[in-house]
Amino acid sequence: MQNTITIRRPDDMHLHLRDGAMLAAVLPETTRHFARAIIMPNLVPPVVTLDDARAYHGRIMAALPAGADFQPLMVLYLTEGTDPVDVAAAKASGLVHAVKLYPAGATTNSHSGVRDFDKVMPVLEKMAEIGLPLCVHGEVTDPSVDIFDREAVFIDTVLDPLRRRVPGLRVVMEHITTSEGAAYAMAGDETLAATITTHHLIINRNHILAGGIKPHYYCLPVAKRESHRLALRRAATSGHPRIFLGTDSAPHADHLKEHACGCAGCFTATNTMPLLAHMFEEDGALDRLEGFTSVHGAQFYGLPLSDQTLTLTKGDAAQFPAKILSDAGPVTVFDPGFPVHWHVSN
Ligand SMILES: NC(=O)N[C@@H](CC(=O)O)C(=O)O
Repeated sequence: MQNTITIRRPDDMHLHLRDGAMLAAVLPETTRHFARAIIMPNLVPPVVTLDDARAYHGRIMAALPAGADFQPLMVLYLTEGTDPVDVAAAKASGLVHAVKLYPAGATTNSHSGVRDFDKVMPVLEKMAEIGLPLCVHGEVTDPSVDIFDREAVFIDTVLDPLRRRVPGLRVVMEHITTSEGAAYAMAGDETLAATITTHHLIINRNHILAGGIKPHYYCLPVAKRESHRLALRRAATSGHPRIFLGTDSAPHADHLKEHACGCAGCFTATNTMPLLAHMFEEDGALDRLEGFTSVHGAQFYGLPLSDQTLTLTKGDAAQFPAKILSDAGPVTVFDPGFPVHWHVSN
């Protein structure tokens, strides 16, 4: 039995760091284990322009814990007013690595997102030309579509037509949650990739709804039925070169989660790596963990692989903090609901 594994230092290709007090509290949870992260731009107001990204990058660098070696990979938030010239300058700056598409109304702070795709065609065409990836929140927002069907409907009615309309556009399907999402991503060509979160590999919709509502398991896209979770597990452990980790670690203060209209998001930065080692071991795929966490994402984004390492060892049951404290309030750390014996040892 394998009790230790050393992998290249991982990258988190979908991370919410927020700003201000929350940024200061959650950033060390990521920099402890990860070399780089794709930083989601859904702040209030959102990170829309290169200037916004530069300013946010500066705030992240200023909040880094002493001695941390961490590179934030900045992302622009696509609006109907986004300027293709600014997007090209953003790519040329070396600071910005993607543009994020939020269908307006799909999730936390998405109201500035896209309603009319015709308006963003010039930006998408420019991105295809310069090779800048589009990260996609893949859910339709039509209230008549059942929330559990919104990802599958998005693939058929928005994503696939969009990819045909803008050939060559590099697309990352963010936080896929369905067997349809996994199948579409895995059948795609080299322009298509997908991220999978830690929590969607662990929970299904029963975890949220059976035996009382568990707000800390509520996130978007919402976890689906068990067959979908198993499809995601197979995709993550398959070794597919364009399926990689994006934790979507999304901190919200507890009082906003435990609320009559609770915020969507699971906070997994703290324990993602031990949880992934647990799952990959369970699925007989420890040898594929490094690809998922540290290789495939970097390759898709055209980044050098990290030359640092992370070692995980198996031992006594790990004790994760139940909460991270911040001046914006406590944030509950994702509870997998089972004992985890893997620890990050360096
Ligand atoms: N995943 C979530 O449930 N929430 C994210 C937004 C997102 O990625 O959908 C957030 O910013 O809180």
